[in-house]
Amino acid sequence: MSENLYGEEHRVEMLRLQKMMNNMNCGSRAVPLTMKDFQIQQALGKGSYGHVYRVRSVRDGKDYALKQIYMSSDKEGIPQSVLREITVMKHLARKAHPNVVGLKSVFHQVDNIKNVIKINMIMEKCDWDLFTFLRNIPRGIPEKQARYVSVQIVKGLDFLHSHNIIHRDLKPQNILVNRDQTVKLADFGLSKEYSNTTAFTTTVVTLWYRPPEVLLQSYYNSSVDMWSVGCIISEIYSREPLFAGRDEAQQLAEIFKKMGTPVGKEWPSESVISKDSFPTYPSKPLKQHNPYMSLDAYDFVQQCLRYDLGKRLSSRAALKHPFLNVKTLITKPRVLRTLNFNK
Ligand SMILES: Nc1ncnc2c1ncn2[C@@H]1O[C@H](COP(=O)(O)OP(=O)(O)OP(=O)(O)O)[C@@H](O)[C@H]1O
Ligand SMILES: [Mg+2]
Repeated sequence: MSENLYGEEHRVEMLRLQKMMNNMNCGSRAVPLTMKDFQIQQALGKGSYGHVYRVRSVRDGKDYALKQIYMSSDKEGIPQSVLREITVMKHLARKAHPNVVGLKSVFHQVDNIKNVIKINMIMEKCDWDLFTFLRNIPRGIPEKQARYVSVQIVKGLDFLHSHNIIHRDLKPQNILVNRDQTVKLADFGLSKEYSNTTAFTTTVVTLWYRPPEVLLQSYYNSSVDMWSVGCIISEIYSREPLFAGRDEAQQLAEIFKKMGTPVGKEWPSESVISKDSFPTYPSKPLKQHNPYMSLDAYDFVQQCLRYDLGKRLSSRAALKHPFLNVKTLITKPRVLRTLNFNK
């Protein structure tokens, strides 16, 4: 399917989308939902294609998050990333997981005068995203809480990976946190179903959380998400990004300066960029870049940040690492009642 759809191809695509969404009232088999069933309360966030709002259902009085995606129905066609997000969420909605944001319904509105199609996704509403949370908590995160948040991120990811889905855009803004400290992965806009034998070459992960194999335009697999997890867990402790490059070359330089320039086979063989383009930096202990982590956390993050994809921790193996050992997480950390900040 092409990125932009015109004429007959566009019409067929619209019918396909319509059919898909008419069938998409997750959980409830009753009368399909429309915008009349919701009152918009407050803006929660702005995405690449639309907006996210807190809405109240007039049917059950509960609050939900509404993600509205606007698309021109004649000029631009339907962006592939939007179709992908709906398909993935629809697939996952049937197999709810506590650490993946739930989807209640998807429906659309067509404005034939403005030639606009609006896709409405009704999701469970969370209190904050991890980016907002980390920048608003008054001091560093306690060890128990850091582990509790981290284990949920990895559990959500392991669920996605076990369903052959790579998230590919894991970052604090796409991880949602609730007052009771439950954590949910959101925004599958760039995720894609994959098979274990397939490798992709499209560059999609947000820069700071992007692994070297993607920046070097080499093959990658689900371990792309575990690199992002390593960066995010470091940020949970320090409340600042571990590698914050302004562009791709600078992002690679930031990684190599801290983790050492890849040696030998660590440099991806398919990479179009030569190793000689970068100085040879020695690897330094993570502690020098982030002094706030526990010993277990250092070891865990170090294993997420391996250049060799085969040696990088998988989501399944990560759950067995002492950092995420369930025995240390039996007591649920205190509920964040006192925190009161908006986005
Ligand atoms: N279910 C939700 N509950 C609370 N807030 C949410 C929810 N979903 C999204 N948000 C907020 O809205 C923001 C944007 O949502 P989302 O990431 O889904 O949009 P997006 O178009 O994919 O953005 P981008 O592509 O730029 O990452 C999130 O970072 C978060 O702050
Ligand atoms: Mg997002």
